Amino acid sequence: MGDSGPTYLGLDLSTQQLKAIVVDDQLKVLDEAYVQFDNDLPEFRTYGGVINKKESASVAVAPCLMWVKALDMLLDKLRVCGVDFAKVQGISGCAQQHGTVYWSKGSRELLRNLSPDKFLHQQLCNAFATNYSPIWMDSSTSAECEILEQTVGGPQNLAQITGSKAYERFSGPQIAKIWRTRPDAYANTERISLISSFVASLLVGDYAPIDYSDGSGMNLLDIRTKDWNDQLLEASGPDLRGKLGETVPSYTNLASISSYYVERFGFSDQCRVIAFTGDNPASLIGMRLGKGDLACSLGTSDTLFLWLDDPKTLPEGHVLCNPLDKDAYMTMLCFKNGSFTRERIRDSAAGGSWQIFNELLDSTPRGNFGNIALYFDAPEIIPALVGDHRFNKADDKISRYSSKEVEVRALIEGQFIAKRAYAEDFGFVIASNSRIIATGGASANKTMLQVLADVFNAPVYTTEVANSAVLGAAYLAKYALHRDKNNFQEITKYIPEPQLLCTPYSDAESIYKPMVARYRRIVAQLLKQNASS
Ligand SMILES: O=C(CO)[C@@H](O)[C@H](O)CF
Repeated sequence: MGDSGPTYLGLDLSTQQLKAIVVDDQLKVLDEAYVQFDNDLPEFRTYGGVINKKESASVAVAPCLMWVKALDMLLDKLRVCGVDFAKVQGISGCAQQHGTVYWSKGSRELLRNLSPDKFLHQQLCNAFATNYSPIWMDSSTSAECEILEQTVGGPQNLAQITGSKAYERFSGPQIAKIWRTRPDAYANTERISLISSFVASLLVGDYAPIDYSDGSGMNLLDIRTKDWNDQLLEASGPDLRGKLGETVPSYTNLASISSYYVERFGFSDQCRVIAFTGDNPASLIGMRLGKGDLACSLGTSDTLFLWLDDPKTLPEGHVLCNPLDKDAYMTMLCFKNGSFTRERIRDSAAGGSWQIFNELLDSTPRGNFGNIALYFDAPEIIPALVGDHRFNKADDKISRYSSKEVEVRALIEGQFIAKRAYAEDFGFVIASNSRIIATGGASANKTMLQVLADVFNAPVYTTEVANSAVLGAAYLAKYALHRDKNNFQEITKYIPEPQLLCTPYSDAESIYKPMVARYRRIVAQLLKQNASS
């Protein structure tokens, strides 16, 4: 269909920015726009889209009104790009997972009666019981995690029910902390959204439901029944079921877009809003992950995920409901120290230049002369460690490396060796048909991806655009509207296959298989030292 055909809009509210992508009926990218929170909304004084509270490094929040303002700005940017909103047939989206938004009493009426003559943020400035939403980088809820695990008889049982043992960043512990520390705000809360369903609510002009996939990242949802677990709700806050509302499959066709967007931006009143989901489930969609593939998202946080037909209980990592098939699942492993850490070493070793960083990386041999290191700016999720830990070829812990080249390679090899160790723990087997599909900002760096291919001893592919989350959101919009006639493969058949970018060197397995074993020994030793200190 020429340029008169229907289009689909995908949104991604990530940590650092709000992104939009417009695709045509064959899912070809027509337009993209971004609102960078730090640069475009400096009045909110975020760093990387985040505010780390002074009193504690482990508290991480973001101003929800910043996200509201960003939506108006983003749609204005798309309009300036010449996007004809009247052709948008469906909108879906995704967002950073686990963060929670607390709508104050009466806000549903505000959403239902948005005036097209004013900005969203002018009308919603009093819509939130707390103006700062806890986000996934917060790790201040260890006490609440302990309570949730005790409620159901321990971490293994919690993982069996909800897909994960308790994690500080998960929404259940975060909601419980608000209830404990801000009882007034909790009492004044009419609805709690995830950040994904919060954005969908802005577009629908009413409270949008939480989807199964993003809801799996809360330590509250039973991933088999898809319903809230009442024991866990009671342990997280009174009347929580009423505040959370019902859950829906990620491909649910929610409603027509609010008249606010019809009158202010020219959307058709037939434009449908689809449920929003988490950024990682959306990436699984955007990469059209097949069974046997391993997806590696290299962004603010690094994330690995796989498609699963049946749920498993994992000691580490997460099992989520699958966004494309309500009876399937996906596994996910998150590493908090992703691009911020890579940028720190780029700044200290390569003067802030990726070109120099890559030259340094290319100038050292695979295996880095036996050096191996772990770098954690923030408390890492897996393993639960923080700080820099450098080791020489004799496994002696040292405070610094003599050369910048060694430091750069130690960072990248260390991050990828850790990923291989945990991917193998949750069942990934490197076979002849294995593919590593890389996405996220750093997947544009071929020098880094060569190390990824070597460490995993598997070919690395990349998808059409660096950020598959926002692409997956756009695919979800079309899939949701046409799934009754076509399956996902049919709907996405026009999309080019992921491109092969790097293949491993023949000596890679002989170098990195032993380094994975060394990594496990080093981490066990560091965790043991932590436990005894
Ligand atoms: O915490 C995470 C997933 O569990 C991260 O990938 C966030 O979704 C990043 F926004």
